[in-house]
Amino acid sequence: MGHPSSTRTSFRRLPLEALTLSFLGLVFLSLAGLELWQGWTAHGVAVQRSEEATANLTKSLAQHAEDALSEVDIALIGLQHQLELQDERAFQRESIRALLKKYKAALEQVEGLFVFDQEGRWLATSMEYSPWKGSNADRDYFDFHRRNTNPDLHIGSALHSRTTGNWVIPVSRRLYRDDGRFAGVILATLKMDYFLDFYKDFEIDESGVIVLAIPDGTILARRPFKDEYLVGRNLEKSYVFTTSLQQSSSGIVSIKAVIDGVERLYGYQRLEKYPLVVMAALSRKALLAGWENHMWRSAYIVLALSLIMGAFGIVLLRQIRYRKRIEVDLIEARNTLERQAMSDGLTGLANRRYFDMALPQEMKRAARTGQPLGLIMIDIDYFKGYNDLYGHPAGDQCLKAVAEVIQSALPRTGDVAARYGGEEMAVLLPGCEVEGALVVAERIKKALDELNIPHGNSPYGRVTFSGGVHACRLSDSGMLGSLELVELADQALYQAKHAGRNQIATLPVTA
Ligand SMILES: Nc1nc2c(ncn2[C@@H]2O[C@H](COP(=O)(O)OP(=O)(O)OP(=O)(O)O)[C@@H](O)[C@H]2O)c(=O)[nH]1
Repeated sequence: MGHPSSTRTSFRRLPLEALTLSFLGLVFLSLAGLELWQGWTAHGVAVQRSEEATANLTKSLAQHAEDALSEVDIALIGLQHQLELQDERAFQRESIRALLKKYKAALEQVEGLFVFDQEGRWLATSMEYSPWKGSNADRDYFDFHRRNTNPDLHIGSALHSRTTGNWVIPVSRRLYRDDGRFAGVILATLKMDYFLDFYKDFEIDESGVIVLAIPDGTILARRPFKDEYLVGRNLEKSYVFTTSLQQSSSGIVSIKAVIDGVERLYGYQRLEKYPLVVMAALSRKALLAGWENHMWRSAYIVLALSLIMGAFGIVLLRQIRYRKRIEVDLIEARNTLERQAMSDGLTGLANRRYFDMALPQEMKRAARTGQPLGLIMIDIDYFKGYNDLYGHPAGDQCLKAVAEVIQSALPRTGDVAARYGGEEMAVLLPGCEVEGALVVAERIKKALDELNIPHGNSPYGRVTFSGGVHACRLSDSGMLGSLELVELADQALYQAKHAGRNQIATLPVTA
């Protein structure tokens, strides 16, 4: 008696755990993948925005420097013209001085305006006090103009003003005599604070840098500012000066600074009209800080989601395992119940219910396969007498012993032994002709004889049985009904009883 449905169920459950794990893994991978993809895209956008911000800042710095220089240059050109018109011997000091003062008052970026003769002596100044009696011939800008006939505006290195002590940027032009010889210098000193104040207004990070320099790399102004940046510090070896500015007059490049070793995004621009370079450098770290914060935030969210999912997954897997265990228990219980419902409580053989179900199934199978189906009906002889003599419990034991004998005489798995009712048993033998069924019946009889269970109320002195054997085939049955098969086997059994019991009978073969 088999229950084929019980093994199939375990296969159905296995993939559920694997599926759950795969699903959770997939969700986790999707989240992580999405996060990476989003991070990568956002990084690209952040870099692009940083570059745009740096480029805009650089443009604005360049415009500011150019405007500041342009205004001063216009004043210097006007002065230069005025001075060159004047006779050297009739130098109108007061009128020039008044002019210098007017220019200074009009130009916020100017600290002072000066006129020097060919020896560097002060001829006029916008300052309130009388001209200094010394000479400025030692200044680099003076030396430059004395040596060079170049008429362009000259921008010199930042220096401490002799009059105010402040840091200033000297901007000068050469004065010419009629014959073109050197006549002196007009100088405007630009307040470094004018630039530093402007640079202060930009919202850049702590390690961000703004630089105003001349093309040889000399720094004129820098944010953040320290005196030492202007003394002995030169950017000539920095990548922007050695390479970038050689390739284009403006652009963006990401490099490590010479001065402090911090990696920055550099926007640089050489001014069109004046020998000046502006640079705005924003640290990469600060530029990408927003992106980085965003990434950390979403990484935490993904991590939290993954943890929640992991916890949920563990609970889910536990539930699945728990339910699986319950189902296995239920299946086992059901199988036991099924077995109990289908087996006889006393003998352990299949019961009548099972037999009634199995018989038509076997009949159908026999009809389908063309195989014969044998049936043995077994009835213990004088069993009432046995009960009367030995008692009912002993009768039960006797029934159990007979059942064991029957069961052990059936080595084929397809054979079904059932308690048909009371002391009557039935044995279904799929694939068995009458001859084969007779052999089996005789084997059972022999085994019971050998067991030799005493029976005082039987003429044979031991427990015996009578057997009726019949078999059917589709060909000869012409589709015999299951009841008819039992009936025919029963008739044979009746004959055996009638003929004196303790024997096996078959019905005579009808042509
Ligand atoms: N101990 C016990 N006896 C049972 C059981 N089922 C049926 N019987 C008895 O089996 C006996 C059957 O008696 P009968 O039908 O007269 O048949 P018999 O005495 O075997 O006589 P024959 O079959 O003609 O040889 C009855 O006394 C039933 O009570 C059972 O489960 N246990």
